[in-house]
Amino acid sequence: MNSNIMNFSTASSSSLIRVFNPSPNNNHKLQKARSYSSVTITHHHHRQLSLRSSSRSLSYSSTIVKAAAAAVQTEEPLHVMISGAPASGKGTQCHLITNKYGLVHVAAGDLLRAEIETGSENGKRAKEYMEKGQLVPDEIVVMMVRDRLLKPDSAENGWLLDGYPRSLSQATALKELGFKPDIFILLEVSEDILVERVVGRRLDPVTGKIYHLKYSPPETKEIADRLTQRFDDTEEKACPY
Ligand SMILES: Nc1ncnc2c1ncn2[C@@H]1O[C@H](COP(=O)(O)OP(=O)(O)O)[C@@H](O)[C@H]1O
Repeated sequence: MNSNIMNFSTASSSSLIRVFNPSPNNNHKLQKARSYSSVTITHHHHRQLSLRSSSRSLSYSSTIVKAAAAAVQTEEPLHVMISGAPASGKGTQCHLITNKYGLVHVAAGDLLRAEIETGSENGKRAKEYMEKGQLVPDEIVVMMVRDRLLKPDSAENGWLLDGYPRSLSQATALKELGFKPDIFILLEVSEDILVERVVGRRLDPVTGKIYHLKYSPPETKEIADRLTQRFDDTEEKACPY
């Protein structure tokens, strides 16, 4: 496994890492039950490496981090894009990757919500689309993301861009503005697992901790009794089409 990654590290240009059913480091039950034990790294020259884990206990998080480290062995700040369906584990992976590499987490949805808070014209327009669950037009989103990536913290430390691009035109626009990721991470989780994760997910409103009724149950009855479900954690959200 490591030797495959090291071979791959000799390639210097950008890469796509597809991770199947990523699981948080500490969720062994979920991992054992769900892992496909497969990570595919696709180099952009169409050279493809399939990394298979012999050990089921291998953590996908560390796989991503190792692959990222190996793919970009340079002193330059790391630029990463990540994409994944709701409940694909994106939040967990973003947290691990930004902590490990000191990257600035730039989430398009967060930028838009912050813009709405300012009460600006762009924010008002964006809100109309977001309330309908539609993509906000490129002329608002592209410049917002560009401005954020140009800020000193992300320019100096590198960035993890989350929720962008969501269309070919967004990808092209950012590329034309001179922003190119070193790595694009795509978290792929099968539909039945997404549905199971979303439907069993619960929130502790007191601590903010997320539980899963089957895979990560609450520690005490007191916590169990106060758990709530997010209004949009439904089967439709996991698989809208
Ligand atoms: N890259 C983007 N382009 C256009 N609209 C976006 C983009 N990212 C987020 N949005 C808008 O913000 C909303 C919330 O996005 P986000 O916070 O990523 O949550 P979700 O995962 O529920 O889509 C989206 O439904 C969409 O309206």
